[in-house]
Amino acid sequence: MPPLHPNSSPPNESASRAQLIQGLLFVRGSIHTVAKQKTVCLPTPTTHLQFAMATRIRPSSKRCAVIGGSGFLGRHLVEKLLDKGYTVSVFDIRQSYELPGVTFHQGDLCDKQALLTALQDVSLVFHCASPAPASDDKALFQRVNIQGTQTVLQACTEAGVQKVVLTSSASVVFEGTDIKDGREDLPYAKKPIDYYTETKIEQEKLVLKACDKEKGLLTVAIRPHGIFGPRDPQLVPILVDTARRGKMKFIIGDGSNLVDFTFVDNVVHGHILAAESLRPESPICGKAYHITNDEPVRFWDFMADILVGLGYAAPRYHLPYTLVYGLALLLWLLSLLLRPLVAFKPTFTPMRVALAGTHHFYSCSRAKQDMGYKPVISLKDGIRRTVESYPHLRHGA
Ligand SMILES: NC(=O)C1=CN([C@@H]2O[C@H](COP(=O)(O)OP(=O)(O)OC[C@H]3O[C@@H](n4cnc5c(N)ncnc54)[C@H](OP(=O)(O)O)[C@@H]3O)[C@@H](O)[C@H]2O)C=CC1
Ligand SMILES: CC(C)CCC[C@@H](C)[C@H]1CC[C@H]2C3=C(CC[C@]12C)[C@@]1(C)CCC(=O)C[C@@H]1CC3
Repeated sequence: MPPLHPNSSPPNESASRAQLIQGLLFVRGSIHTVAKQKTVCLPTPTTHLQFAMATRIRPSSKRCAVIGGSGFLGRHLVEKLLDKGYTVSVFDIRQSYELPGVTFHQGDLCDKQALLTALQDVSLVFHCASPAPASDDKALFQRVNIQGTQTVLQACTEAGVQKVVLTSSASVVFEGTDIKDGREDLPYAKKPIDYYTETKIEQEKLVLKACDKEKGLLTVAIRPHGIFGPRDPQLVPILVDTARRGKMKFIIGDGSNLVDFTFVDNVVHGHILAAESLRPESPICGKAYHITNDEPVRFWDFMADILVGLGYAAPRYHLPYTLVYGLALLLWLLSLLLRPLVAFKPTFTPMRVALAGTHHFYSCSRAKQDMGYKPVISLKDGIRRTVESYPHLRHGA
């Protein structure tokens, strides 16, 4: 439910606690309490009941910003935050929807002034903006994921933001070889497979390094893997497009490789748990956390479930992994060489082939232990909800 007074400036959590104590002590008259270097005037309660009511109708102390809030994950996160009584500022390069309780700020995250406007009176920032992984624009990835994240951190410091939750990616440790039950202490990929991964590594390092209890900025990174769900712009649409072009007949490798696909609600749950656990004394400060469905699945079974659910045939014929990977590499090089003359984007990029033909699943036991994480939606339910949400992508639609 959207908060009652979305535009008022709320006190922070400790100020709310102070209000409660003062209320219980029957303090009369106007109380002034300092919250985030601001003087907050409280109402004039006379009884416990009146005080309780007064505090209940006051705006929520949960005021946050979601950078990248127009995107797939960002919008799901915004919706959940609203449900939980947060007031949300969305900062994104585009505005894709309108919702009561959400203030939109359209801008580029490399623009500090624009960010500062969106971060006014915000104590918690979720940073989940990134160029699409399918892009091969190296300069864009460097500008947005590296320089842009530096700008976000500077703006957060200047605006007095206290907590930053970054959406990183489990791919930061993926080099194209098998990862089974990978933990967060795996080293970052030395030879990242693409520019997306390369810049997500730098981005995560920047955010975790910025965690500074003395300066009052706490940071944490969430590493989801293979997010899927309603409104996802890449996994299901790319899969269906490939199937419609008759190219989803083949299984790359023997088809036994296990991977993580994570339903978007679980990723959102992990983000909010992280934000709410992030306190100076918490073990999560400055650390990265895998957030998955905790149900590794065969890559090709998952693809088949989505395809069959939407009325397409499941892939059946096997192709050797090394052959397909070699071809994908060749095609990618060709696309680079021919770029000035013809623009073509191969469907089977080296990254996609690597993801389709290797094991890559991660342990989320650190998130379970440190923040009480547990997936809220099972893989089966996630797949059902996803399939139901794409009637327009059904075979024959
Ligand atoms: N989807 C997945 O499977 C996984 C995603 N992640 C991470 O999760 C996060 C969210 O991903 P997802 O929701 O899938 O991606 P989306 O592309 O749907 O969302 C990202 C949003 O950020 C916006 N954006 C891009 N550049 C800028 C910029 N310079 N300034 C402001 N906003 C910008 C995008 O706008 P526009 O669309 O116009 O570019 C988009 O609205 C990303 O950080 C991604 O790396 C991690 C693991 C897995
Ligand atoms: C053409 C087929 C071989 C594959 C079609 C499905 C793919 C588009 C998706 C399967 C695994 C997905 C995935 C990502 C994007 C979409 C897939 C490649 C990410 C690269 C998105 C960003 C990340 O941080 C990691 C993801 C891993 C899984």
